Amino acid sequence: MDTSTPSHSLSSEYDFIVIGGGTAGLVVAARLVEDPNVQVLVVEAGDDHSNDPRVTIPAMWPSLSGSELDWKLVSTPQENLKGRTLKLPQGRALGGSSAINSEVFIPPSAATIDAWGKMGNSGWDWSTLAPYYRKSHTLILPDKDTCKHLGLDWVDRQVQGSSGPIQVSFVGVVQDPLSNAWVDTFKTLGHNVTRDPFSGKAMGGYSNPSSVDPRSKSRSYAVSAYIVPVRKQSNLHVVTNTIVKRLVLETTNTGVNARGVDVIYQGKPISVTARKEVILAAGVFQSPKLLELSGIGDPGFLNSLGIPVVIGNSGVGENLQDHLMTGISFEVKDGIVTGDPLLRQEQAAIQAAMQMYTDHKAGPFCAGGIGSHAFMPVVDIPSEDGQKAQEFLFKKYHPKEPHQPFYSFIRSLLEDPNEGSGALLMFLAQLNLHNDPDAKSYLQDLQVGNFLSLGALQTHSFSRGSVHIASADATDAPKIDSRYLFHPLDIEIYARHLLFLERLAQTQPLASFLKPGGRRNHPTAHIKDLDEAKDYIRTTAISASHHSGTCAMMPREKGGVVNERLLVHGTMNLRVVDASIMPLIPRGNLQTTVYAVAERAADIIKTDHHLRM
Ligand SMILES: Cc1cc2nc3c(=O)[nH]c(=O)nc-3n(C[C@H](O)[C@H](O)[C@H](O)COP(=O)(O)OP(=O)(O)OC[C@H]3O[C@@H](n4cnc5c(N)ncnc54)[C@H](O)[C@@H]3O)c2cc1C
Repeated sequence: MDTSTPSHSLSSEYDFIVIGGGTAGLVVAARLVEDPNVQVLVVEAGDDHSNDPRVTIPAMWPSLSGSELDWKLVSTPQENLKGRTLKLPQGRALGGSSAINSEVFIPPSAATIDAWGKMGNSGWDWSTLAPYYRKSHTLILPDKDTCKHLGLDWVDRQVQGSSGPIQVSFVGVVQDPLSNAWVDTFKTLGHNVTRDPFSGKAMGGYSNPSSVDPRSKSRSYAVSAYIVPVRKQSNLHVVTNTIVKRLVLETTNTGVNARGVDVIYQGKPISVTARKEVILAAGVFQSPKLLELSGIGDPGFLNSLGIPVVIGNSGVGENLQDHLMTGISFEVKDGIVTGDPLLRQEQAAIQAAMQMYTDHKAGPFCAGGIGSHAFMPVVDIPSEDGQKAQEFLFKKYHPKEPHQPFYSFIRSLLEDPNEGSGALLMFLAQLNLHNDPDAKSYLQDLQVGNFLSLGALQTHSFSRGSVHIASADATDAPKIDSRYLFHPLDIEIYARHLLFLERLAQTQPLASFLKPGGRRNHPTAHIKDLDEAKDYIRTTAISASHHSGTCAMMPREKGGVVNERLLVHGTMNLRVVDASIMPLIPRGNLQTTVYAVAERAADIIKTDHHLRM
């Protein structure tokens, strides 16, 4: 895509240059061009796939990881995952990761966002960010029968968005008994959802929404929601297949001035000037990469690569956080319909599903990834024995620096039974999470039969990883060491959530759908105790693709990279607005928070430049 300018060529100057036409970048660009007096350039490395059915059809997301829409980044071998190298998908397309994600639309807890403020970010807490969650989306409820089937009596219109660009709906249907069984099973366990998750205070199991437009039954994402409505405006110029190689920085008496960017445009290197600001939205791995390539980072490290230091800040690329994810696939009883034939790419199933989708906008292609979700504490923690066990673990594994600054926040979240440390989910097909580095995607090596998968994620880990450039060459992939499970408390907590999946599978009514003695996804997927749970996690867990934190919003002396106005410390006009600014990872999936932060970033920038709001 190349919008706006008749000549289709880049101008030499714009007011704002947004690096990365991904989730956050497109939100900020679309909001800035609401002021007709500013000229905005968005530079995106990937292509425009907004007419690609793999992007628009909600159920096709598994085919995108590992495709040309993915940067295909990998972790270093992970010591605590038996030396495995994990694939870390990131969208390389207009819309970024919002073009390839699995559309789950889940808010964080208020306590996590309040913790951002307590980490030194004045003006950031749940009360100030919550309006931006609402601003970014519109929730559309299904008909009465479907609402009843999915147990949607918790929906609170006051906390949900009603006029925002991202269209949000529930993908469960009355024909599918399992989504109803999920809700009822949590009721059996006394863990049904306590209130609307968008209140920031919910716990328990519920039917979660997805970023799927219920009218067109298509993915609602940064392109369709934010850019399509403004793409013809003459003050917006979006270029795709164009890579930013470096920021052009100038040191002045009052701080570092971001003058523009060096890009490769149509195969040629050129520089473009920003009259007001450069806005980094290249994502959690590439925003810190561009800072380091441009001389903002740890001085010793930059010197070792021959990069002149512009601003010394050893926090750049540190504080990497993610959610690990694993699960167990259980064979279902004969006659229960699941998505397995589609995942196995059986031609008859694909043709039938495609026909239902194109003719009636119905059937399995309408559903995104996950429609059944739960926020849970470690279930035995509220008991007296559980309390003792938790206290013992906290004493035994009290962390040493550098984890100390986050420890008390995370510990307080874990100790609060209204917060929890685990997210559980149900996926109506088998999941092949035993992904060796050569495996293509979730679609490889799937077995015959029909399954449902129960998954568990650890929401707040004590471990922190890092991402740094591998060389001064902008085309080299960064070196990503997620350091999963580096802190020993993490596996203790995560194993308890995984073990709970076995109990969930034995609880009615979910249990009645599973084949007694049925197959599972892996010979070791029968978890009887904590040791087996730990081993299974180390063997199978993969990234949930929720990376965050590598340009953290925090004071510089605490390891921060941007301040509370999202300006890179030491600069006057260089901001970061994407998932990398989150100092503490949200407990759920990330996209709601990326949209909310970007909406707020746009307001901050407009205020600072006196633009039309
Ligand atoms: C496979 C997958 C599944 C996910 N599932 C979910 C889910 O179901 N629910 C949920 O809430 N979250 C999910 N997420 C997470 C969520 O989508 C991301 O956290 C979020 O989209 C990140 O937004 P961002 O703006 O930080 O980065 P991105 O959206 O990734 O945007 C960064 C953009 O910058 C571009 N770029 C990078 N470097 C350069 C350069 N040098 N020059 C020009 N352009 C550049 C990239 O191509 C990309 O378009 C998933 C993520 C992935 C990858």
